[in-house]
Amino acid sequence: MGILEKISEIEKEISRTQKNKATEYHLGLLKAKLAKYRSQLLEPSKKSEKGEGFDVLKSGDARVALIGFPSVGKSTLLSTLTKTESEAASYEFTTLTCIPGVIDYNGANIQLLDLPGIIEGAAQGKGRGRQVIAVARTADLVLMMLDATKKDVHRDLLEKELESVGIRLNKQKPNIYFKVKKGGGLSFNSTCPLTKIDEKLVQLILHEYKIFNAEVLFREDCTADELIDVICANRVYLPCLYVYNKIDQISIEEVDRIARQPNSVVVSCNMKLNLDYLLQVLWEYLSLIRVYTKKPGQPPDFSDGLILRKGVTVEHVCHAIHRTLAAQFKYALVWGTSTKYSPQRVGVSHVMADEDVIQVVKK
Ligand SMILES: Nc1nc2c(ncn2[C@@H]2O[C@H](COP(=O)(O)OP(=O)(O)OP(=O)(O)O)[C@@H](O)[C@H]2O)c(=O)[nH]1
Ligand SMILES: [K+]
Ligand SMILES: [Mg+2]
Repeated sequence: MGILEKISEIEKEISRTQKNKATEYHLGLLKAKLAKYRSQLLEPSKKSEKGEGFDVLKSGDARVALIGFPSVGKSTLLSTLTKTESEAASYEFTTLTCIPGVIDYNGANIQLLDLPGIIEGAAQGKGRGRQVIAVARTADLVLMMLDATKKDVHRDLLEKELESVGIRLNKQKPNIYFKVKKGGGLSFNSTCPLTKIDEKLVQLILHEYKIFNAEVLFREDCTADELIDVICANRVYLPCLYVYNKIDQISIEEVDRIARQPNSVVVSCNMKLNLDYLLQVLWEYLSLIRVYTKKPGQPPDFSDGLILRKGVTVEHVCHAIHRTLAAQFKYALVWGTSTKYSPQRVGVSHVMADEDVIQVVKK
């Protein structure tokens, strides 16, 4: 039996099996098997499957992958937001390779990747699904484009495709400490009550991966699926923005309903509607911030900000300015929303905010 057949057998068995206390272990085991076969399927196999036209170099401050069904308007968006032209047409699979463009926003270069449309079964290699998904894994954000005139199921279908290959959208990594050991059996602990899993099921799942000695510490009430994600260790956790295009074709009530869904933005690429707002949200979801530098006695240099990620400290800023600066650091003055007073004297561990101004004072 091939891997694909094995997978479909297990999927069938899972859907046949009633979910209750008595079948909990059986289901957990099936899920572990399923995850194992899926990762086998994804391992690079034949050279021909690598896919020409997908090896685009990463560049700029962040990378965004355009994922969606055929003809939702991905190429139209790329051609509208960047200087690059990507052919758009009314027939499906107009785009067959990865086409990079650059969005210039707030002084940052955001690499936007136009990709072929994907369909149900993409993860199993339908169309150019596998290559597209491989590119999505390398992105900082998935921009999932949907056709606002089509049914909501498209979003679920695409999510399932990405989910099945280990891409987790808008989810945090499960808070489970997991370490394989050389001996000593299973050491199992938790810092909170567990309602979805117990030691026996953890052990069963680990055995499925031929792991007999390990330290497992649950720091939150996780599910068997989340434990499997941690064991597999090859999952990627990406922010995802759902962009509903072609709102010029639907009623205002429908536009309003869609716009209220979580993580969603409505646009019309053809009519250039709401694209400014899309860029604003994109910036927010990429967690990018600008930090401006200032020399003593001079105004801040607003023409050339540093593009950094949310959560960066003064130390990161020093490294971004010059690699030797951190070693000469005495203190810094910061103006902006990250401080109580402006300016405020801060140390290397101070966390910066968007549009802060910093002046570094050397020893
Ligand atoms: N009504 C309307 N049509 C649009 C809009 N944006 C794009 N289209 C049309 O949708 C069709 C498909 O656009 P593409 O940009 O080729 O779509 P795609 O997602 O890149 O398609 P593939 O590369 O085949 O996957 C074209 O006929 C576009 O003119 C929009 O905002 N409103
Ligand atoms: K098209
Ligand atoms: Mg296209």
